[in-house]
Amino acid sequence: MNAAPAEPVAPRLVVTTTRIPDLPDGPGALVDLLPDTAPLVWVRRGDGIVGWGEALRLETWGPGRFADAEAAWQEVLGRAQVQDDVRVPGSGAVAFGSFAFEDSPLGSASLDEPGDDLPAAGVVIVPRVVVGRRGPDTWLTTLDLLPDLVPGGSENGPEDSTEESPRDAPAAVPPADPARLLDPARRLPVTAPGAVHTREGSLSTEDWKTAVETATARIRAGELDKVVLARDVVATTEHPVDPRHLLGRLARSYDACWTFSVDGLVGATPELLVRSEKGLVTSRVLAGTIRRSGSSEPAGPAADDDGHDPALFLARSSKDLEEHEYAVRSVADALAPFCSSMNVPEAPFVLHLPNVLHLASDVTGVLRSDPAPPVDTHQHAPAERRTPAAGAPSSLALAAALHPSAAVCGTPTRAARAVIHDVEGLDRGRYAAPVGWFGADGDGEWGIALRSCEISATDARTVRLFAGCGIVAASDPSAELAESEAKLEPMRGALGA
Ligand SMILES: C=C(O[C@@H]1C=C(C(=O)O)C=C[C@H]1O)C(=O)O
Repeated sequence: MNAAPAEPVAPRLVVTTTRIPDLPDGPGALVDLLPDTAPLVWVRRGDGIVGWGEALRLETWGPGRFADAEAAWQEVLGRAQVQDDVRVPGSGAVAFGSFAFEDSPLGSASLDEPGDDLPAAGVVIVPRVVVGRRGPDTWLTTLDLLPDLVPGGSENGPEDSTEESPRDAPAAVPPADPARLLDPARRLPVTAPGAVHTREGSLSTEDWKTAVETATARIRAGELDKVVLARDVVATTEHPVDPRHLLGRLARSYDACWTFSVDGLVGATPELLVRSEKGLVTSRVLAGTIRRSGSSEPAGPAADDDGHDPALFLARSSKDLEEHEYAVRSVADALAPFCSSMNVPEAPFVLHLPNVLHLASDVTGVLRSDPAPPVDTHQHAPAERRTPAAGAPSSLALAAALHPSAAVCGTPTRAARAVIHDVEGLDRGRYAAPVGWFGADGDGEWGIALRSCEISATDARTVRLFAGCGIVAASDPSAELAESEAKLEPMRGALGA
């Protein structure tokens, strides 16, 4: 038998999680540890994970962006060597990810294949260092990439590679030194963006109101029930935007939201597309919004000038309840094939944020280990490219099945997509799409990238802010514009715009 020629193989990831006892606490504490301007963040109320450095970047394109990202991550994990002394969600091997809303952004015919100048539609980043907190547990993970050994050769391996089966040899990585990695002296100072100038984005506010009017006309004509229309605002800053400046402010002011940062996409979303943890799935569905009277007041029941309680108004608003029902249905229907049992609340609660109140429902379910094939019309990838680990689907596969929910697209999905395409005039990029993290077992959390901005990859002085609104038959364009302004407030406030 001829020996096969030595083929270079994928590098091996060596992951080590150790407990670190004296991590500072508080909503912004994890974010304050970030040393540079490419932070990876998923935090809420002081819990979560932050990461930095880039051990690996996996990019995907087109309709298969979720499945391909999952497959690439599985391949890395298949060769990873993991030592995890903490064993909670977020410890051990983790990767952060962010995906485009559309299979093909506006104006590009197809993004199925990577091209020279096509931006990736999915990115998964494996950081070099992760720091995490979950209640009393605090930890540090290092993720080191070793150039792997070529079977039968020593060229690419450690100097002393004389083993017969070098691929199985334990990798030698020096133990991490938390004191050195977390040393404040290693942190680049956080810089403020300076003066900020904002201008209208893809559509002027007048044109956007016209788009809302067109959408309501199409809804009243019976073409669809609900559509979510978004708009963008472009901010130009005096100094390059340091995401940490935004993240610290967001994490502290919007601590009920999930503050995130992945590859220039930064925000604090109140909407959790899916969390999957040990067989239990949760989705926080939002739809139906009222602006708070005076955004600087603390969260809690607020009364407007007439003495009305806006929370009560929202909870009884038939227009908002209708919007909400569509969103809950879409999530419940998308999760059902994966669950053996589900809890779908009959009535929403009111979520109080500093800028707005939302109707909210927490949908939960128990994952089946042998899910029925998902009825997922936008997954064009061959079945074998969907790679849920044995049995239950991963959190990312669930996010892919749920995206886009009626909270950010509409009902029915196809008709709503068509209206968005016809009238919105916006390339959503990664806004309103899944952003989050997953671990080695596929568990993880994926939010919907709302209340967010995208820092330009080519010029960090240019930032696009996004906000959208659910439109139903009873929607009024001016009221929707005011609602979108309220939804822009978190990012405007963080930027100082
Ligand atoms: C689309 C956004 O928000 C979504 C739309 C909502 C609504 O129309 O009431 C509420 C929450 C989100 O599901 C956004 O913030 O950009």
